[in-house]
Amino acid sequence: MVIPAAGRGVRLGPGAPKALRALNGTPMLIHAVRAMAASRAVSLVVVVAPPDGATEVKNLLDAHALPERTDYLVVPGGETRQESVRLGLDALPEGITTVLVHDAARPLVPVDTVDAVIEAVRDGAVAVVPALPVADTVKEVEPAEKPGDPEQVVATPPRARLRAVQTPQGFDRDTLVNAHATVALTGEGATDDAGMVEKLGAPVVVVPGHEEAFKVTRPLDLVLAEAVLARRRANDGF
Ligand SMILES: Nc1ccn([C@@H]2O[C@H](COP(=O)(O)OP(=O)(O)OP(=O)(O)O)[C@@H](O)[C@H]2O)c(=O)n1
Ligand SMILES: C[C@](O)(CO)[C@H](O)COP(=O)(O)O
Repeated sequence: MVIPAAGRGVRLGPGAPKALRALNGTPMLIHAVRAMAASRAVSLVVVVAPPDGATEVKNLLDAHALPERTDYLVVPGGETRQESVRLGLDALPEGITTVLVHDAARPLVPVDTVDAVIEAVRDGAVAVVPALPVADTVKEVEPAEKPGDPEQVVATPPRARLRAVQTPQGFDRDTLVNAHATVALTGEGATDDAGMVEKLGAPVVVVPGHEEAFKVTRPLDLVLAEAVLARRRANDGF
């Protein structure tokens, strides 16, 4: 599996690269790697590190306990998430046929969600995303021409048909590699890996996501993540 962890975390505010920032004293990346390694089906984790931070990330992984059955590799990432994922895919050894891609920024995904994605790929889907119904009404807008100008609403998609998509996303390896190669040639992008596969015209299947698989993006998300960890610790105590 591939964990893109090379982002800066601009929306989180100034500080270390997002994946290296601490949640309850442990780097977010370590939480994310442990969340993936909790699945018995995950045997190799390729961590895509900030371009100037591969050695630091390797040292971090060496210093934290991971299950013995899980190997890991660290490779430097790129300018965009898409490029970082492609660099991670390039590092996968021969023989792996199912690939998961998981944001380091989603450190708290439960193992049941990881296993549901893997099972759906093993059952024959070429691309699988965990997703949740959206709580807000979502509007499509015409972006403002200059900052401060009002945006014009152009449409309100029916909410019952919308899903908020999470990671890990699961793929048949050849399909995902082909999608990244093809989309890179066109210069187009997608904000998630399933979006790349959709551009090939291949089907993408949805399995239930989990509210604890949220992405740490803005400062309030750090507060929520630490609250989730505190609740887990309290529950473990009983
Ligand atoms: N060049 C990049 C950009 C993002 N990511 C990774 O992609 C995941 C999802 O990205 P996001 O949450 O947007 O992280 P950042 O790009 O760090 O956030 P921001 O846009 O606020 O800077 C994260 O685990 C991030 O480390 C990556 O590997 N390489
Ligand atoms: C991949 C993703 O987490 C699915 O919701 C999301 O698209 C990443 O977006 P970001 O802009 O890189 O945070």
